Amino acid sequence: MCWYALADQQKPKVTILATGGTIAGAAATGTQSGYTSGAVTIDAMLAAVPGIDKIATVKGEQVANVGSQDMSFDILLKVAKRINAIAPNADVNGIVITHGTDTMEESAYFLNLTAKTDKPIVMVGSMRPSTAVSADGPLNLYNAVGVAADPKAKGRGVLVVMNDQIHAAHSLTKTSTTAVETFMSPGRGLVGVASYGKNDWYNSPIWKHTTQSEFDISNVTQLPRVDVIFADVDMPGDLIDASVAKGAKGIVIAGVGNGNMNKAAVDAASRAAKSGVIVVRASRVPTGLVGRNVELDDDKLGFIASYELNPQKARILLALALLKQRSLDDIQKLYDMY
Ligand SMILES: NC(=O)C[C@H](N)C(=O)O
Repeated sequence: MCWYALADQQKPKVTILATGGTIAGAAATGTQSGYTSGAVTIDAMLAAVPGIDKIATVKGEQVANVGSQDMSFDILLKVAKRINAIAPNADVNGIVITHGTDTMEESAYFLNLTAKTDKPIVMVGSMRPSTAVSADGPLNLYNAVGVAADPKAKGRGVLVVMNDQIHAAHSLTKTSTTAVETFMSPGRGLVGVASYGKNDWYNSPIWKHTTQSEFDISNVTQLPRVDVIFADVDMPGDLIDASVAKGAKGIVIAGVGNGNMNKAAVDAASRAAKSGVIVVRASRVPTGLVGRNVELDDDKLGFIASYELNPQKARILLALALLKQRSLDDIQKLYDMY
């Protein structure tokens, strides 16, 4: 199908929910590396993308305007609720969310578990601010709208479109602090590629998401506290004690290797587990999975293995899981399914 031949009434309708990020960032000149995130509105961003109105009828809503380092559960709950409110409307064929890249992966994963629609939901950001020479935001936004308008994007959960690539929320991770090709999906590969509004599809995510997800945030206003603690050489176990003392209901260890940690940390984590805090072992290593009972005896220690989820996504799943009472077995099963 040639997108450019679409008459107005045939054009897919895409709503953009804008939250900020570098894609909405601005600097005083086109060649400086310092800039302010979340400084440009969605209307100004759309005005910088020539031809976007040829592939879809696009409407923008400003939900927030923050750098994604300041993304919060408050804003994410607002975005998820807004998606769930507008997705059933006949004049919404797809939804795009503009977002900073720093925490894009966990926000994508959160929305993947809490949005209740089969319609395409596509997140997009940029690595260069809107004022930069060769800003990457306008083409990323064009491609994101092209994916959100594509019926083949339906039912694949939340997707992230950056640098011509289509990633699944479960698998993508940020790998470079500054490069435009920062996102990769190391374990599972790309869902597809996007090129000037046309897409090639390779894969569908195998994990439960959106309409099959059991997580319902319609009445949720706050998430339980879950902390991520980074494991390294000679780490002090009292970091874990401090997290418990501060009221964490769950702790994710960004473990060494296969989700491991030194004896001081294992002792503190098993104390935490005995007191009812849920301890999940993830890994600070970017590829491979954390298996159950491999180097540590999870059955005996009362720990959960994160399998393929990195620490930041393991935290999102645990925070949602802890919205209701569940057994350790049931929580472990969630890491298998989601
Ligand atoms: N490239 C970016 O978007 C980085 C920015 N700090 C953000 O996440 O909002």
